Amino acid sequence: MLEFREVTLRRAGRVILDRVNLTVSPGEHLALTGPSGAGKSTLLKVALLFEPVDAGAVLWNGQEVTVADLGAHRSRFLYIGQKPLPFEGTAGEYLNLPFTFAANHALHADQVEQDRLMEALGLDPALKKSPYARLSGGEQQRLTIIQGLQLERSFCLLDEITSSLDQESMRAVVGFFARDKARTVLAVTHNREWLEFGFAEVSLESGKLWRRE
Ligand SMILES: Nc1ncnc2c1ncn2[C@@H]1O[C@H](COP(=O)(O)OP(=O)(O)OP(=O)(O)O)[C@@H](O)[C@H]1O
Repeated sequence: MLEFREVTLRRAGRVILDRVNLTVSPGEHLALTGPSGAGKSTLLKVALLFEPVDAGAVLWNGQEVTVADLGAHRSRFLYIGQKPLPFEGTAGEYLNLPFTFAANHALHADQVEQDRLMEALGLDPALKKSPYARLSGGEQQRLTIIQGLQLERSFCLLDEITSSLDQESMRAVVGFFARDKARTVLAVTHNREWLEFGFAEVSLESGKLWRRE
């Protein structure tokens, strides 16, 4: 269980987060909405302790997360941003990339699972042979989502991951996460589709966080 407790964050003389309280329980699906510049992405960075806070704390299962817990804490989360990084190689090599990192040495790529995820997100598995750089922004974005999903981290922090997708692809992605009851999801979005798929709305405005029931 992730908790933001009385989190206050000021930057450049402005209060971005003003005594924000939020608890995200296992299996919950939350859409974090709010105007541009409200601090939504910043809140995700705070969850991972990439942004230091001026007051308050981030807790995991009731315990404050400290710098000493950083590695273990960050390994609980799958973070996906809205812009895939450049990559030279095929789409298949891009999907296998995380398994080349020492941190994931205990994990192995499962080609059958990769194909299943590609089909679920509206991608033809034959795309794996294509050079990644030649794919569309929307295809690269969905491959980035699949790349992360393979790591089997159960808490997803998603930052506007559907912003470059057309309606059909976006519905495939949102529907996938909505059906996935094993994962906990906190998704920053400007897109009301997440709410239509059953995500509960938490909204950030003028530093204050509201949970809409
Ligand atoms: N390190 C920093 N120094 C100065 N200002 C910062 C810093 N980090 C964030 N900000 C400011 O905090 C505000 C919140 O930014 P953030 O990216 O979290 O907003 P957002 O709600 O995710 O916006 P969008 O919907 O446009 O992506 C912005 O005005 C940003 O410029």
